[in-house]
Amino acid sequence: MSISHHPETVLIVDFGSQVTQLIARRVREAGVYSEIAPFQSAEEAFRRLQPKAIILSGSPASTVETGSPRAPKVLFESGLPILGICYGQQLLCAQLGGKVESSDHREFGRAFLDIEDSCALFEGLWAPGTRHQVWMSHGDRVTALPEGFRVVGTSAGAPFAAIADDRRKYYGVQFHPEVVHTPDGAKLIANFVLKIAGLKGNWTMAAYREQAVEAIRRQVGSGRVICALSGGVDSSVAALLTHEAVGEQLTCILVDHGLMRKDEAASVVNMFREHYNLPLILVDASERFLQALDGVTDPEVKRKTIGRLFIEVFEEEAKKLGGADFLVQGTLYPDVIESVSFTGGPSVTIKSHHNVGGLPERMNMKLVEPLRELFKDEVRELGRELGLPEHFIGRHPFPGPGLAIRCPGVVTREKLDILRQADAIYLEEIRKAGLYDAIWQAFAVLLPVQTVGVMGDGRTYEYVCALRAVTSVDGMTADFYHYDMDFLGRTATRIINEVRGINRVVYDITSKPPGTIEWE
Ligand SMILES: Nc1ncnc2c1ncn2[C@@H]1O[C@H](COP(=O)(O)OP(=O)(O)OP(=O)(O)O)[C@@H](O)[C@H]1O
Ligand SMILES: O=c1[nH]c(=O)c2[nH+]cn([C@@H]3O[C@H](COP(=O)(O)O)[C@@H](O)[C@H]3O)c2[nH]1
Ligand SMILES: NC(=O)CC[C@H](N)C(=O)O
Ligand SMILES: [Mg+2]
Repeated sequence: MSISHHPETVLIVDFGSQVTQLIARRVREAGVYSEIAPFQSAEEAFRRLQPKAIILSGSPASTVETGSPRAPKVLFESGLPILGICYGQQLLCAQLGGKVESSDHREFGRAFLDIEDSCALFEGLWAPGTRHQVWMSHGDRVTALPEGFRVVGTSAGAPFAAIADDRRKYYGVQFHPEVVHTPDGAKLIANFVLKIAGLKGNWTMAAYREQAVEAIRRQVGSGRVICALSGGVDSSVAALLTHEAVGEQLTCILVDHGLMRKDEAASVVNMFREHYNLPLILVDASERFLQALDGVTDPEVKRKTIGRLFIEVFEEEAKKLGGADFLVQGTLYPDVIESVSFTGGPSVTIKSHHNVGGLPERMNMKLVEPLRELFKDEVRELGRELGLPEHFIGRHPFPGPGLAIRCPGVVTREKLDILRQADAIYLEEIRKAGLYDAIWQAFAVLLPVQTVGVMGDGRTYEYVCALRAVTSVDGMTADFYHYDMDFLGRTATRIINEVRGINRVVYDITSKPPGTIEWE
């Protein structure tokens, strides 16, 4: 769903980079509204949005290959400032008369940029003669510049690592200013939109709220709406926005799929009925979900089964309400990028988040997803804007497929009960130690492995429980949380002593990448 027209929009043309959304995010952080359009529909988006500046993203494609994507001509005829990033820079050169070649000097990860000349992009940031850390990920490189361009920065693998045509306000960088590993990258993007494009930078989350509410009203009209409400931050914010937009037309539905944590369904219902005046229906569908998952071990099959059942339940409930035309979900950008290729193009599917790639192909209701372009921390900011209490905003995320994806292998009631107890103890210990807010997400996983132990002089042969805790900003990348060993020891002892069925506890020290946060 796209937000209403904004007077100062930056159009980001996506060529399939995994980090395109980070560009949008950096532009938003600079106080400027932006929208992403896949390259195939960039021309249409350009006409619709009437942007004030354009950014061309990176891509897994190579400009030297025939048939690789190009930016539509109208962008170059528009007279607007353009920033090309990585593939975007290579495109500027390929399409404006320069040259790009595949090279042996590939650069992946940390690299250093030597500033050769002053440039509006670097203003107040990088002076000529200085060297700065940037993040690179490329095999091709520019070898000849189009007319009007000059080199302003070089790196070991890229003699044209930063280029500028000041007259046309065209700029290109081989590195990625949108990722945090280019420490000054956000400021560089701010320079492009504020100083070079001359935009005001007065766009805020309050404005997003207004635009989102307006967009929901336009989309929904006088239709009936149901909201899939999990009690997580995302769907709660989506529900409140929708309620603000269409009031009485909205009914929220919480599905207890039998894969919730301990006491979760009841506490969510209490919270919403106490704190908010939102009509909420709790549906107990645990029998149905667990039956459908019987014997299923493949993670993608689990996700798709759950996604399909969610929709079936929503459709049935909608029917009981006399029909609904729209389904609101708290889908975020990371759900989208990991599930499906944003461009319909070449970025790969990591896992099917139940609410995106896990959705059935045919659905009666149209989706309303007001948070689809945002990252978790931005949703939290929006939640504050909507007056959600801080303890609520700080809740760790919990995936829609719930404990099913924390039970690798077959999911049974018995295993779920064991996992629920271990998870509750783990989170209780985290809270007691005052660590909850320092950790982005923490949970227990019940492994489909039994090991031998000795308890009370007897032999045991029981499950292994893995503990996971990560720090992250947006869930896209994460590091494992560095507990002290006493904490881990204490928690493991409690779990083994108190939970029948677990006789061994391990701690997961994998970051993302290469791991994902969840185990399935
Ligand atoms: N048990 C559930 N009942 C109804 N809807 C659900 C349930 N679980 C998930 N959903 C829907 O799926 C969406 C995606 O789930 P997800 O876990 O990403 O978001 P969330 O639960 O709202 O927030 P959080 O990420 O903080 O847990 C939710 O926003 C919600 O619309
Ligand atoms: O609603 C959801 N439906 C899903 O299918 C799903 N899969 C993962 N997650 C959550 O997304 C974040 C990133 O998880 P991964 O690193 O495992 O992909 C983490 O916060 C995960 O808990 C999901 N949320
Ligand atoms: N990250 C990118 O945009 C890479 C562009 C191109 N595929 C290259 O390897 O150079
Ligand atoms: Mg959730």
